[in-house]
Amino acid sequence: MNPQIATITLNPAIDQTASIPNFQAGEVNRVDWEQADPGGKGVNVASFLTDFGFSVTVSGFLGKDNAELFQNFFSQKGIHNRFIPIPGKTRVNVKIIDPVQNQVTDINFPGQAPTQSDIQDLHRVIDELAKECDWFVLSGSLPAGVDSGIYGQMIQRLKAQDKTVVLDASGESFRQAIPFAPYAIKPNIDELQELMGRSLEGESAIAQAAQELLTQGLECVVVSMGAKGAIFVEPNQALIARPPKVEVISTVGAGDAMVSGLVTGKLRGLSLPDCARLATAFSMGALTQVGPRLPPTNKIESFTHQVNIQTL
Ligand SMILES: Nc1ncnc2c1ncn2[C@@H]1O[C@H](COP(=O)(O)OP(=O)(O)OP(=O)(O)O)[C@@H](O)[C@H]1O
Ligand SMILES: O=P(O)(O)OC[C@@]1(O)O[C@H](CO)[C@@H](O)[C@@H]1O
Repeated sequence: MNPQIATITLNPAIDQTASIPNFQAGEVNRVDWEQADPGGKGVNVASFLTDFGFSVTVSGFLGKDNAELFQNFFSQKGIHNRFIPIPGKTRVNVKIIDPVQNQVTDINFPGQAPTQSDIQDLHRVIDELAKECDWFVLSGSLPAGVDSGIYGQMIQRLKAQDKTVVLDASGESFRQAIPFAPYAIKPNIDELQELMGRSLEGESAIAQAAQELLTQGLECVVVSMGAKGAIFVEPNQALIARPPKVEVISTVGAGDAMVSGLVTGKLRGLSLPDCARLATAFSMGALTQVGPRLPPTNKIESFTHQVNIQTL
């Protein structure tokens, strides 16, 4: 099958997970076990979609000095690698998982800066990918020195070629991209509050904020809220998808899994409630593992029946 989905990760990361029971900030902590995985939001999305049977191409910037972990991962999984190699190392983000206090602490580094010429190369690669891919997922933070307008520029270029763009970003680059109206966005609640410049208390305030964004031309807004679930809003409907209680191993990548499930649902032509079920089931799958891997497809399908959908 030809690739039809591309994910773009400008700032990938090696996720260095350390399991520290009863982690205490400001104290000496001993690591119980550790694991290193290729990560960064778009890499995770590509991996989840591949686990579900899609053919996916990845691009963005990858430091040459520690690219091996990514290269091995992509070739093992059959992910098409169109990352642009840049000098130096891809950042290593530290994820401290604490099975006693049931919390995850993220330490995310700024990332390796690409040059202007690397950025031009990336635009060229994306134009090439647009010849074979219909869906583009643009995800994650920008590395040092990259202009906050870059996501907006990419969306404009891709939409001019009739591509469907899903954006999962935060901060200034996210804010500047909204007027270019990507097809869908998936902020978490903190990212949405930052974007709207106000605090959003309660489900109807969140749905209302999402509706406001739709008036700018977006077609689907998904707001993830951790264990409380996620609110899915389209022009004529709004709903909340609540996950059942699950045993959480790591929350890292739960949002990326939700993006992957949403893309899958849309590509399958599912209704919004069924997309919400599938997106939540993908997240539940991601929560049960460390690293961007999904359990088998039949397990994901069975999770969909445990998701509670309520119209707002
Ligand atoms: N503790 C939890 N229990 C049950 N479901 C959860 C939990 N945490 C996350 N989820 C599910 O995963 C979805 C996405 O999680 P979350 O809101 O944490 O995304 P995020 O902040 O974008 O995460 P990340 O940036 O790490 O990918 C939630 O909407 C929910 O369905
Ligand atoms: O610093 P960013 O780009 O916002 O987020 C990076 C990151 O936390 O996102 C993924 C989980 O969503 C991890 O694989 C990765 O470390």
